[in-house]
Amino acid sequence: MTNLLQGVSVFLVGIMGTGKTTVGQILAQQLGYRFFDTDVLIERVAGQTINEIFARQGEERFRELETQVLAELSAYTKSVIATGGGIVMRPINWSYLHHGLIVWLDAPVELLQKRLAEDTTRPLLQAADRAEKLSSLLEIRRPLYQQADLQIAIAQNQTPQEITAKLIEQIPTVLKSKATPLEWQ
Ligand SMILES: Nc1ncnc2c1ncn2[C@@H]1O[C@H](COP(=O)(O)OP(=O)(O)OP(=O)(O)O)[C@@H](O)[C@H]1O
Ligand SMILES: O=C(O)C1=C[C@@H](O)[C@@H](O)[C@H](O)C1
Ligand SMILES: [Mg+2]
Repeated sequence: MTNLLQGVSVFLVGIMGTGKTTVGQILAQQLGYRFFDTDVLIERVAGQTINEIFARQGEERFRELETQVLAELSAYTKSVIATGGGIVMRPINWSYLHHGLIVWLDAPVELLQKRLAEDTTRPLLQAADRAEKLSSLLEIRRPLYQQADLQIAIAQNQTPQEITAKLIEQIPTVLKSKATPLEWQ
């Protein structure tokens, strides 16, 4: 599979809680790729949690850091990169995402809501009605996620291993519909 991808990186996109971080780690292991998570790197660069960055410097500063981290990662090959849910919002980020294969993990709001019911680490979810917030974010972002190279629909009770297997199974088909990996760069 690594051969098939010819070292091209995989970027996982999707709304909060779809499992980009969880699936990304397994995928990287199976491809023999390195794993990176933009949210983790942003916290490291800033020396603050995402909640702290949002509270002290605002969302715009977080988005600047996100673009900076993504720009650096886009130069890497043989990597799986779990991105933050809002990375698709800045047009400049797409020029970096297109350095690799972009995979959208698409899960229904009811599932996300269940998974993130107790979460305190995602500032955009500290709203009174989480389901409503997730639905409105998804409505705005869906047309952007749809620009990914591959959509993986996630159903209730699918394990991260099953989702990873489904994703890997789809790679040959999506590669056939693309130009050669060199042309993606
Ligand atoms: N297939 C799955 N089955 C059950 N629980 C899952 C699955 N995938 C992820 N989870 C759980 O859902 C929560 C959110 O997953 P994860 O952090 O991987 O999402 P994410 O897409 O990276 O979110 P974010 O965009 O906020 O970084 C975690 O608690 C994780 O353990
Ligand atoms: O959906 C979003 O905008 C976010 C998702 C998380 O991954 C983090 O990047 C942050 O909490 C913002
Ligand atoms: Mg994540």
